[in-house]
Amino acid sequence: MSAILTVENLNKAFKDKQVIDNISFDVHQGEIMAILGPNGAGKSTTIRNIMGILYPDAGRITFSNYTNNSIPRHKIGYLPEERGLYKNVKVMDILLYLAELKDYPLDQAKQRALDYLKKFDLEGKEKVNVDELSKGMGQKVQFIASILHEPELLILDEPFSGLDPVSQELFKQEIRQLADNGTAILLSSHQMNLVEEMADRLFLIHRGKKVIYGHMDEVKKEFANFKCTIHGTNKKEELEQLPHVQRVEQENAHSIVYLYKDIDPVQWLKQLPATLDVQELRLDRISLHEIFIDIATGKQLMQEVGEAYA
Ligand SMILES: Nc1ncnc2c1ncn2[C@@H]1O[C@H](COP(=O)(O)OP(=O)(O)OP(=O)(O)O)[C@@H](O)[C@H]1O
Repeated sequence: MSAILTVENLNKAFKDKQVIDNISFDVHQGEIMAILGPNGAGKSTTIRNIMGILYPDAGRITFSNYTNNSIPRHKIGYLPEERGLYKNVKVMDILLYLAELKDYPLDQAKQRALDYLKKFDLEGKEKVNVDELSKGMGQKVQFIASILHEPELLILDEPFSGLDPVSQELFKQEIRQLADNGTAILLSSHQMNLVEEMADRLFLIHRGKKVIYGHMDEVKKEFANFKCTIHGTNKKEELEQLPHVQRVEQENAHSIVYLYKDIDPVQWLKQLPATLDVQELRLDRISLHEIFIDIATGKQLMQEVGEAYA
């Protein structure tokens, strides 16, 4: 699929603080590309540069055949991190006004607005003032506003924050369906577990730098090492001496032994010493969520990820 948005060597500093450090990625037609990272990693700053709200210090942002001097706004949908629509105005009026700004035909916009309001459990709310809506309802209306004009590229900055689980599911389904119908989607989030099932590719950013960039399946294969959870009274140092152990986390009689990549799990289990106190034992792969936490808290795994993607 062709790239709708290309970001090349983007750099941005605020005063002397480098907030975005030479990052490059693209977003293809029909895919969900997730930009993930802990709070303050630089996700919103990246998006604001793409949207022309901020200007890059260096780098290039290209939309299909356009240059960054002329952002094709009518082809882009944008849900900013800051929520809030004009207050004293009715739901349908604001939706139609925003569609009109994008040169979208009004009849079509009205029909699509009614369909989407129904889909998002807001049927009959079209004449309600925006400031009478709950926070979640307002977020749904803002999401509808971002997709009403059938954008080619949809940029969603933390779309799930503040939503209840049912609404999160609705958003997830709708976002997936839009991608399946050909929309290019750039989705920013710090909620790895939510994004893990839905993104096709991901860009993991930390302190403004690329940490991981690739297809979700490949990233999982590359980084989802094994960990062994043992319930029993064992000395941390003894567990650390076992072969292929990257690190050990221990709390009372509960130990998690993180293993290096490419171990044979059966062979590893066979060589465990008989002196080990095992009341319960489990071997499973670490999740992307854990990789994310490791990176955010600066644990050792960060080095491994950095080496693999250097
Ligand atoms: N206008 C600004 N002036 C100065 N520093 C800023 C400005 N905007 C952002 N920053 C800084 O840039 C860094 C990245 O912020 P950004 O909002 O892009 O992070 P984020 O990944 O979107 O985080 P979050 O998940 O918390 O929204 C932070 O250290 C932030 O303090």
